This record gives sequence, structure tokens and C-alpha cells, in this order.
Amino acid sequence: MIEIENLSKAFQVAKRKKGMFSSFISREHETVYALSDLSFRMKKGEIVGYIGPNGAGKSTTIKIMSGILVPSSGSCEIMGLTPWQSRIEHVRNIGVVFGQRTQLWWDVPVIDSFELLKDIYKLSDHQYKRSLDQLVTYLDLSPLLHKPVRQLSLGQRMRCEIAAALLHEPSILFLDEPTIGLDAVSKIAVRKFIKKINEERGVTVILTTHDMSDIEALANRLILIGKGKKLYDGDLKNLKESYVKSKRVIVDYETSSQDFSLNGCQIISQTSERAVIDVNLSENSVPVLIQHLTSSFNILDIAVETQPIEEVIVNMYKEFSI
Ligand SMILES: Nc1ncnc2c1ncn2[C@@H]1O[C@H](COP(=O)(O)OP(=O)(O)OP(=O)(O)O)[C@@H](O)[C@H]1O
Repeated sequence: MIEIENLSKAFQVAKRKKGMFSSFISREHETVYALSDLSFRMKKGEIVGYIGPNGAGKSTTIKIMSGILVPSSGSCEIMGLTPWQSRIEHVRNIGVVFGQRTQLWWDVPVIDSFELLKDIYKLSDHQYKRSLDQLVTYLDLSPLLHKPVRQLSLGQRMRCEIAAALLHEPSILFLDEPTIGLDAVSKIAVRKFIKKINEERGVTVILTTHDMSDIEALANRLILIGKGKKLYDGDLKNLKESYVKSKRVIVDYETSSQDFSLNGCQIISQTSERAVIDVNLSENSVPVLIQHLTSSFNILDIAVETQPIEEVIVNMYKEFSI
């Protein structure tokens, strides 16, 4: 459904002159590679989390895939079309949400923007009503339809933006930071909706975000990019297995503690009732530690915590020096 081969995008930017008046821009230019030699494929119905630090090239990829930008080299085929060459046909197949921008008209009621989109996409009355009814129900839009966009909260507006992107029932949805700035309740509502629309309409989703809980809630596959290059492409489970370096064991015991020492296990904190132990997984394992603890302590409770995914990603960024 999506085939990206050796995609590169270079921008020419004016060099800034160093010194007291650093805002002066010289006539010299330098080339910034936003993407370099990027390749990946996506199948119908997949939800892929597309992640990377600031400036990695995520938005550039989405802009090329949407037909907004033309790459410097390489190819991108989406449902058999090259986005920047067949823009009109291509936009019928895709919906795009940029979390930081609006595609709704600011001063008019939401429903007027939707009706304008009906005309732009030349939807029949039947198709428009079917799609709108479903989106209004799933995203709880009834109370918002007759309000001007400028009166909506960020979370309310984002629900309307997502509806606007899906009104013409596209097969593919590009989401660029759809949960940015949303509170926990709105984030969960947006995530539930994305999952539902993927299951019921079979929509293929590519999601860029800095919020790893979006990825954990939605994506089975993860593509990590840094400095315009693909660094990881695989499932979240494998990523955790490969990059989670340690686990934390919290043990509550009845008797006051004895001395504790085990290879690869480091006590982070200890009181007369509780110890927090870090297990370095390359040297030892949680079952071995638990066995050791049960033979030495009168244990009341044990909890095992995995490294949060955010920390895993930070470790990956460090490892790849991005
Ligand atoms: N129009 C442009 N002109 C010059 N440089 C650009 C332009 N657009 C992007 N870049 C550069 O290309 C690189 C990739 O930018 P891009 O916006 O794709 O990153 P991103 O991964 O989306 O970052 P963020 O997470 O901060 O949104 C950056 O170095 C950026 O400065």
C-alpha cells in the first residue's frame, strides 16, 4: 500500500554569519539533509508509529507522503500513485492531521467546514451523511457542530480535525502529533477512536508522536528515524527485548533485612521493610533474584517494574548518537 524507496530530501539554507550581529544572513548556502536514503513499506490496515527526536525528519516524510513536498531523490508510491505527481487523485486516498495546524475555518461553525469539505471532495449526499453520522457518533461531535472553531478547546478541536480528515473516507490516515497538548481524557478518546476507525474502516495509519504512550496504545510496529535515516523498524515487543537493559524489583519483607549480594543486582534503596533492587539483565535475571530472595527473606510482596518505554527510547537515541 505504501512503498518508499531510497527517499532523500535536501534543503538549501542560508548560512548565518557568526559574530555580534548574528542575525545577519550571508549569501552562502549549506545543504541540510532532512531525509537520506529512507526506505520502508506498509501493508493495508497497519498502524505504524513513526518516531524520532526533534528534527529527525518525521514531518518531512509526512509532507512528501501527502504530496506537499517533492523529494530530492528516491521514490514514494502510495496506492499506486506518486503523491506529488497525482495530487488530486492522491488526496482522495489520504487524510492528514497536523496536530499543530488546523484545516478547519476558524470563524465559521464546524458543520460549515465539513460541508465545504463535502464539496471539495465531491461527496454524494449519501456518502457524506454515512461518514458524518459515524464520525459524529464515535467522536461525540453533536454539541460542537454548530460552534465556531475558535470557541472550541484544543481537545474538542482535535476531535473535529480528525473528523474533517476522515470525512471523505480515505484508506490512509497520516497523523502528525495528534495528541500534542491534550489532557489525559482527550488523549484516551483520540486513541480509542484511531483504534476503532482502523478496525472498522480498515484505515492504514502512520502516526508521528513524541508521546510513547500513544505508540504503546496503538502501534504494533515502530519505525525510528534519526538525522533523516531509518534506525529501527520492527515491533515494540522486540524493541523492548533488545533495548531494555534492566528491570527493577521491589520486595516487601517481614523480618529485618540481612546482607544481600547477588551478581548483576544492585540495591537502589533499602529500609527494614522494603528493598528496591535493579537487575542488570545482561548479568542476571529476575527469576534468579526472586529465588535468592525467597530463600533469605520472609517475603510479603514482590513487584517487578519494566523500564518505561520513554527511557528505552532515550537509551536508543544515545546508542545511535542522535
Ligand atoms: N523548509 C525547510 N527549510 C530548511 N530546512 C528544513 C525545512 N523543513 C525542515 N527542515 C530541516 O529538516 C530537518 C528535519 O525536519 P522535520 O521537520 O522533518 O523534523 P521532525 O522530525 O518532524 O521534527 P519535530 O519532532 O521537531 O517536529 C530539520 O533539520 C529541519 O530544520
